[in-house]
Amino acid sequence: MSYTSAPLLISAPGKVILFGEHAVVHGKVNACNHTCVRGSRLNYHAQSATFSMSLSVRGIKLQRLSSFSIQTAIAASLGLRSYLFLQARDDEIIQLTLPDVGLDKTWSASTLPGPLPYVPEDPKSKRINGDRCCSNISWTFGRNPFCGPTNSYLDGIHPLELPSTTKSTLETMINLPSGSQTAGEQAALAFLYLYLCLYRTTAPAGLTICVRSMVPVSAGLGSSASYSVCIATALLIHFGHISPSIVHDAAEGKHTETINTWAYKAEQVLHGNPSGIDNAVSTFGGAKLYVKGQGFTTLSGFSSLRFLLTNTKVPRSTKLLVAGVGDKKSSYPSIMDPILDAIQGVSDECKDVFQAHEQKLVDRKALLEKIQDLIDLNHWLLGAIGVSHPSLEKVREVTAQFGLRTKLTGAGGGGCAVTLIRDDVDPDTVAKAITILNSFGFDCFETSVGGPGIGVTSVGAGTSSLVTAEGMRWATREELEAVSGWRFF
Ligand SMILES: Nc1ncnc2c1ncn2[C@@H]1O[C@H](COP(=O)(O)OP(=O)(O)OP(=O)(O)O)[C@@H](O)[C@H]1O
Ligand SMILES: C[C@@](O)(CCO)CC(=O)[O-]
Repeated sequence: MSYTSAPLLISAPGKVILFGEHAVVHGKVNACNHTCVRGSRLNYHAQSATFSMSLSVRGIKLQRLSSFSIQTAIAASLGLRSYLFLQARDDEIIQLTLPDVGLDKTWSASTLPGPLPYVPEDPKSKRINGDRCCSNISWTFGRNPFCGPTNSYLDGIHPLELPSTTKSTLETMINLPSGSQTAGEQAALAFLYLYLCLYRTTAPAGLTICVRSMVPVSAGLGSSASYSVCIATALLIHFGHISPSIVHDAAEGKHTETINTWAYKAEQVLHGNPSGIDNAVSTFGGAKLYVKGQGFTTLSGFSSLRFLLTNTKVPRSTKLLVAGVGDKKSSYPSIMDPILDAIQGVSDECKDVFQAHEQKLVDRKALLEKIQDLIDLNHWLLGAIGVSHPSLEKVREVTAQFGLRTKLTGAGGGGCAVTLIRDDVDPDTVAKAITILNSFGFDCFETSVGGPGIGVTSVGAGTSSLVTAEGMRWATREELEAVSGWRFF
């Protein structure tokens, strides 16, 4: 039986990070926030946004145990989206077409390694070593227990820690030369990983998927997250973990958490060590304050801001940039930690000024002036941790000539910069800045933020050119953006 007899279109937005990128990856939330060792005391230092714990026995202070820093990022969904076409097949062919990253592959489901096995809730079996996890379970493709979203195998285990046999089979299937994966190969690996996790015999093994993205790839605008959210949603629906009735049924909105969890797994394949902010914003939409491991809260007011986004088109890899910052943090903690804490200071100031504005303690002009200052401060701090690039400094220089403030957004190292357009900036000024930025080969677009997250619609009249995967491959941006009938969660 097919859970998706009619083709579906799924879409998810990119994101723009205003403050806190990179720092958010390294934030730690105190797991024993409220339940500390008996006789211990937990203090929160608002100034430094750190927690420290001291242990007293009979009134004598013994020891400061640890310090935990919270790192908040502030981000919002973008108007640009990725779009996925999904159709179940009668045969066992898995067809994955990803025109934006030059990948067009088919596999026979019967050549895949078995689905990732269910591992019982035994802490000893929750080893990071995947081989150990599977050692005493025999399984064959199509006859395993269901590996559902609550599968303990997946909790706390990084997807790249797959059983070595599974991993090498997947790598052979995608023709992965070790160490040098192309964008398409990475995307295929993330897809096959989710396929193996979500596979269920009650749905057809075969499917056709084509993903198109209006989010520039590898530019800091969350293309990988919007791709991950789309493939997670498609496979959850295809294998019946989520009913395709979400196309019509508002009650199915509860599935966004599940989608977000699986999108994060795909992001881990693509990024190594993501904070989870990109997939959260792409899944849920809107404007968010996000703390790794804690989730997010809504930041009202952010969506009313206007931005100019400039894509320097300098290629870079989020995975490498995040790993580079991690290495520096390990080598020079006494230098890096204060910088990351200062970035938290920027996010705190941003949150406070929005709150003050909401309570009418600060007018809009003062709000925007403060945001401008914070943009400069955050960019300098990101420069200090080594993720700026001459192209990004050029964007700052050009926009500064017009009194505008700019910072890098996302992972940096090239990619995109975000410029705040204050209410008093006239369109002519923006147009002049864009002309100069274009002369350096940069792409610019004005955008609003904070729109909806994941959306699903069935393919039918009104989307005629997209009824096939082939149609999807060639659909224009206008055609994709004109698709109607979306149900957003
Ligand atoms: N439309 C797409 N089709 C297939 N794969 C995609 C698509 N968009 C992104 N990807 C995958 O995501 C990777 C890009 O991720 P990367 O994190 O470098 O950039 P980003 O997500 O655009 O930027 P950032 O993480 O800084 O916001 C690509 O190499 C590819 O594997
Ligand atoms: C650089 C980073 O902070 C943002 C990438 O869009 C990485 C992450 O949070 O996963």
